[in-house]
Amino acid sequence: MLRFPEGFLWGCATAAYQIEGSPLADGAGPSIWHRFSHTPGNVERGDTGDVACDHYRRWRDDVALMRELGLKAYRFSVAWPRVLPDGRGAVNETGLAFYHRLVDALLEAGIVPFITLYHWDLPGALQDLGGWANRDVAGWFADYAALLFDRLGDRVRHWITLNEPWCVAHLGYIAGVHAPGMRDLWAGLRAVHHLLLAHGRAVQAFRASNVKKGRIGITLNLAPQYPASRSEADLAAAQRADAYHNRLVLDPIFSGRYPELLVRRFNDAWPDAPQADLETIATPIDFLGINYYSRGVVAHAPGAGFLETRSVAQPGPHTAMGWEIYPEGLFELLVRIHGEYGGPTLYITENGAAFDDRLEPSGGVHDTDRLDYLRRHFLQAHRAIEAGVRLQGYFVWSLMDNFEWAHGYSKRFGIVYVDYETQRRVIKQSGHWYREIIARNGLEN
Ligand SMILES: N#[N+]C[C@@H]1[C@@H](O)[C@H](O)[C@@H](O)[C@@H]2O[C@H]12
Repeated sequence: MLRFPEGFLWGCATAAYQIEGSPLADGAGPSIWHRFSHTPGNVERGDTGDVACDHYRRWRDDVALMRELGLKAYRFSVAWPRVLPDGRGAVNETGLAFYHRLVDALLEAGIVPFITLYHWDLPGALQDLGGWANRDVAGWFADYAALLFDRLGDRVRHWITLNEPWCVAHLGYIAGVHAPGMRDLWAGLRAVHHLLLAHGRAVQAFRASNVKKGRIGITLNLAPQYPASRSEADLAAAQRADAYHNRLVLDPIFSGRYPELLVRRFNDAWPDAPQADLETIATPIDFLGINYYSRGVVAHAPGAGFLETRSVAQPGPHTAMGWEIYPEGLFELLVRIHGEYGGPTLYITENGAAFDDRLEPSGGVHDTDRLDYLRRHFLQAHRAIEAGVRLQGYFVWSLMDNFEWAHGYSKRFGIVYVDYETQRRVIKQSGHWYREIIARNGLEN
């Protein structure tokens, strides 16, 4: 039996727009994902977050489900436009009351709440002012964060400023496949800088707040990048991919500077980054959240986009997202972060997989592929802890099947199955297995 450290926080993660539904209820304002999903052609099958998992109304039963699973912690996000419908200014007390109730219910169930301040649902009113491409957003975000620290900080000790700033900027402003659906490298690079600046401003607001014994961090999607061959060209391509996918956010947060390789490569498109900004971005944090799903394998591709790299498909196996299942990448990533970025306290804030789950006539969901995926990644996490990595918790993505962004409801990541017709929840085989892992705080190797 491989045991995890005493007090290891086993949990699940979700995000507001993906599970809550009722996006405009009780005075909430529209987010950029409400607008994006309601724009034809953006989301598979025209799916939207209008109902999702109806968590805004079913939250009490969902907390009971978390208690049944024996979760030690639960990571969720606050919908900024539910609390500040215009993104700034007047507070929507009814919207805020939803999160008060949820936090109280989690604490009553003995579940540690981890709040993500921003999980992609920017108030539409702020997008109308340029969104993350407008430098003023850093101040608006810091004010929003300060409001939540003040209102929920007496009961919530663990805070995450941003979820995956790289995805927000790259997918939303450069690739255009996520909200707000822009394809503008200049805006995208400024969005990266303003996201990180907003993170730093929020950390400073946290330090100035009255949150007692609180801890704050950020969640980054990180994927180790491997060369497709040992050729000099592919090795250099992997370095470029690592700089863009990983070091673009890691280096400013931990070292107060952007990778020189990128500054040179993007040349005139690179945003101004005054030293004062970089110092704010590097305001010390208490932990780093890592979202790990898979790795990248890249080759040199002359003239292919701004990185001149191409992804090289691997034999697999793969998840329903087409992502290679590569558990060793988690170990390699954790040990690298530990060694290169000062041995920070780490949480896996997301790890999980989509598979084509079926609700059997018997009423069960035998998702043995997801169970095996999780088991192999838990083993790598344990291996990293044995190697000295200060990993203190693991949040499975996700608690329940939910709105998978541009894929709509076609991809199921949950350890709990959601029948969207009836909103019935069914704990999958992986969920029953995870409950045992949590109870024993370990697994068989
Ligand atoms: N795709 N995918 C699954 C999962 C997504 O559902 C989360 O919202 C993101 O934080 C991260 O991308 C990971």
